[in-house]
Amino acid sequence: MTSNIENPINNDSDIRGRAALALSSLSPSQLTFLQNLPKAELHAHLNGCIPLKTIKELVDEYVMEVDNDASVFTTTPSGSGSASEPTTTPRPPKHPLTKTEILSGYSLLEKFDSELDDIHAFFAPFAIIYALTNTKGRLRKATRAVLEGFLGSADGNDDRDSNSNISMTPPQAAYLELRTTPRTTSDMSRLEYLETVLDEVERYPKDRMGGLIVSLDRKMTLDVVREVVDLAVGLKTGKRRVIGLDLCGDPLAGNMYSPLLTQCFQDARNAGLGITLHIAETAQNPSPESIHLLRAFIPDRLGHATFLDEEAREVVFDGNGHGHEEGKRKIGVEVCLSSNLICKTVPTLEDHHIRYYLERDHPIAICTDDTLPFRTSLLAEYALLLASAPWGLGMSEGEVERVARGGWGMRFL
Ligand SMILES: CNc1ncnc2c1ncn2[C@@H]1O[C@H](COP(=O)(O)O)[C@@H](O)[C@H]1O
Repeated sequence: MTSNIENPINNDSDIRGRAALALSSLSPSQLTFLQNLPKAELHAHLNGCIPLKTIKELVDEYVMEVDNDASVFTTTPSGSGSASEPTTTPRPPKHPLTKTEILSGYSLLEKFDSELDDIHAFFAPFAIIYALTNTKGRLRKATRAVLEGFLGSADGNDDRDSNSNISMTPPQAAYLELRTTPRTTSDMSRLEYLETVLDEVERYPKDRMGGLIVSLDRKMTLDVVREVVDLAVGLKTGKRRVIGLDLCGDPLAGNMYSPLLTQCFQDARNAGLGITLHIAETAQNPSPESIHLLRAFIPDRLGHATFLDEEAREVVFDGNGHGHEEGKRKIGVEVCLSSNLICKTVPTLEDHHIRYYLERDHPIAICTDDTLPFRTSLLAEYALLLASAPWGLGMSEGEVERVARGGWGMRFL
């Protein structure tokens, strides 16, 4: 069943499926409670959270560029980018997808209707989104839209009721940590990609926009991993708002046992970056790999953590020594309900591992993951906690508040 309701927080994003049903089942007072609850969004991927309306604008810009540029389907010559880019680095084409491909890709994104065969099907649409965010201008625009979608405008001048001066569009999140994977494109080196995103991030005060988490894709070569970690550390040292390192991408890709990868995570940690890992996202992720990630990469937080076995869960509950001064500290779990349901890594909300962590009062953060493909919002994810069965878990307001407080305590600040 598909329902399509208007998001009371952000009219640009349409919310569908279970999250929409949970949201629309709430009473006005429950909705107000959720809106006013200080919520921290800690697991949101930039390119997965671009509002559909912005995607449409980017498609229009892309198509116009293709129409106006006779050389658009040629590869940009090597080394034509910034001075920081080695001249031998091959640059991808300026317009990697044809007009037809972009337009049909857009119509797929537009029609996307909460049905995926499995999690692997989820990664395909990023080829379209990545083509749209491959210039500084389009990336800047996408980043701004994502930040405004979660936090409202940087200057806090959102629509206000003229009598009460109360904001008509309270932000989704009171606090955000956004993550993204830096890419080399025809227009940007990885450094320029990160600088473009950071310019937008730093328009917000730090108590609202905590900072950027730099993502490593499991498919990256070790050379690229090293480059990205060095960039993240260098930017942090240079007082840019980089606060963490993430491991993401297709959950079954890559070799996680490389000593160089371990070294990179240690270097990031030593430089003061928080560590978060997508871990045990599918039933096929081997248990020894999860244990290795927990012990060698010393994460502060975990994304999904759906299929951890008992040994791994013990590390998560006991901590792995990452809170050096205070001794061991529990490893908080970033929970993305709609994402897991739509990717079918969890069969039903009732079977979701959130229950396991809730029963043990373990810190969790409710997060959206990718608002665009999962057609959700942070408010809607919280609605899945508060709404009564069959749409939600039927938690009390006190319990939901406790969860939000736990997530707040997991910030990389
Ligand atoms: C379903 N859950 C998930 N599991 C693993 N990786 C995910 C993900 N959702 C998103 N990404 C990762 O984030 C990238 C898009 O944002 P950025 O280009 O980084 O901004 C995707 O290409 C994928 O690598």
